[in-house]
Parts: sequence; structure tokens; C-alpha cells
Amino acid sequence: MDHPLIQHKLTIIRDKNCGTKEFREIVNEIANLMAFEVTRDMPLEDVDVQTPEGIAHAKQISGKKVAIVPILRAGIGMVDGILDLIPAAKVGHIGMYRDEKTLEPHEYFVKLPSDIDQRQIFVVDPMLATGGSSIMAIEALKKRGASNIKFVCLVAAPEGVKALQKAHPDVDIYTAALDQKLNEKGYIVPGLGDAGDRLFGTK
Ligand SMILES: O=P(O)(O)OC[C@H]1O[C@H](OP(=O)(O)OP(=O)(O)O)[C@H](O)[C@@H]1O
Ligand SMILES: O=c1cc[nH]c(=O)[nH]1
Ligand SMILES: [Mg+2]
Repeated sequence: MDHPLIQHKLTIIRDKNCGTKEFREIVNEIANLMAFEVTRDMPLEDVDVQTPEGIAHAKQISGKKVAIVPILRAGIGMVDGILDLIPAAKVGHIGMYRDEKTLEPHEYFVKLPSDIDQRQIFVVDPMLATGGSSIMAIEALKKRGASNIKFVCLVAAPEGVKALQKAHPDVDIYTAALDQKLNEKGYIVPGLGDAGDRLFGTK
């Protein structure tokens, strides 16, 4: 997404001197701006509304219920920014960590709204690196009947985009930046470092 506000804010959090408080605030601000675009194709229906001056033939969002599903931990950093725009959305959580050596993802927690199969789902995680975590999280959702899924991240590596598109071709990917590559430790270069640690101050 090339909107100037998104690009400007992403530059601020890429800076290694950006502290936890500012990092957390700006991740939410970017998620808020991205939500605007990610929801662009939400279906509308006609509705008549009585204004003080007459009847307006207007539009409202029709039926489609939304679930925001952060991949723990770092995905939590994007939830409030999206909830600001879609306050009625439910939030499901999928816990996933990457083995630091093998880079294999491991699922450790799944708690979803009971009607997840009927919802438009936005899976959120700031980082799409090898794609392992997002692929497995989306598998967990599909196993529970979910079918209408978009993936929203801040920084993606080409390797992760390719892998996610191959595993889940039905899932559109929204990213604020497509970076150069992964390094030998599976980190995105130039990226922004470890998003979870920077959000929660754990390093
Ligand atoms: O595309 P991948 O190669 O799977 O890497 C991306 C994942 O790695 C990070 O999570 P991490 O395992 O560091 O967990 P954390 O969010 O708890 O820090 C990040 O938040 C993604 O979930
Ligand atoms: O660059 C990366 C890769 C995986 N997870 C992160 O938080 N950052
Ligand atoms: Mg991490």
C-alpha cells in the first residue's frame, strides 16, 4: 500500500531507535489506515434514511460480519487500530511461534468466535517472513470452516508472499511494504527487526 501516510509511519517504526511506546502507537495507526483499504469491497445495501430535510436514498454495510484474527503475539499490535473502524468486529486469537533454528511455525493457542465460518476474516500479523506462521494460521481457520479470509501485514518478504500465495491462493495479501529478502536467520531485510519484541519491549 503506497499511501503517503502509511509509508511515512512505516519509516518511523523501521528506525531502530524508535522506542516501544511509539512503535506500538504507530503500528496501530498503520493498521487503522490499512483497514480503510482492506474493507473497500465490503458489500453495501440500499437504505432509506429520514434526514431533517427529507428522505435520503443511502447505503449501509450489508450483513457481512467481521472477525479480526491476530497471530500472537505481534498481531495483537494491529487489532485496536482496525477495531477503531470496525467496532462491531469479533476478535479471534491464534498463537504461533517460530522455532528460532528451524524457522518452523508452532501453534500453541486457538480461540475463535463460534460463527467464524460465517465471517469475513482479517488475519493480522506485522511480519510475513517465510510465510510458515500465516500459512499454518490460515489452515487452522479453514479447518474450522472459514473461507472468506484476507491477510494484512506491515512488511513482507518475497519468499513469504510466494509461499502464502501458493498455499492459499484464495487469500488476498495486503502489505505496507515488500522488502528485499530474508537473511540467514529468517529475518526480513531491511524489515524492522522482531516485531513482537519491539511491540512488547521483550528484548
Ligand atoms: O513468516 P514466518 O517465517 O512464519 O515469520 C513471521 C512470524 O514471526 C514472528 O512471530 P514470532 O515467532 O517471533 O512470535 P512473536 O510474535 O510472539 O514474537 C511474526 O510476528 C510472525 O508471526
Ligand atoms: O523480520 C522478522 C521475521 C520474523 N518475525 C519478525 O518479527 N521479524
Ligand atoms: Mg517475535
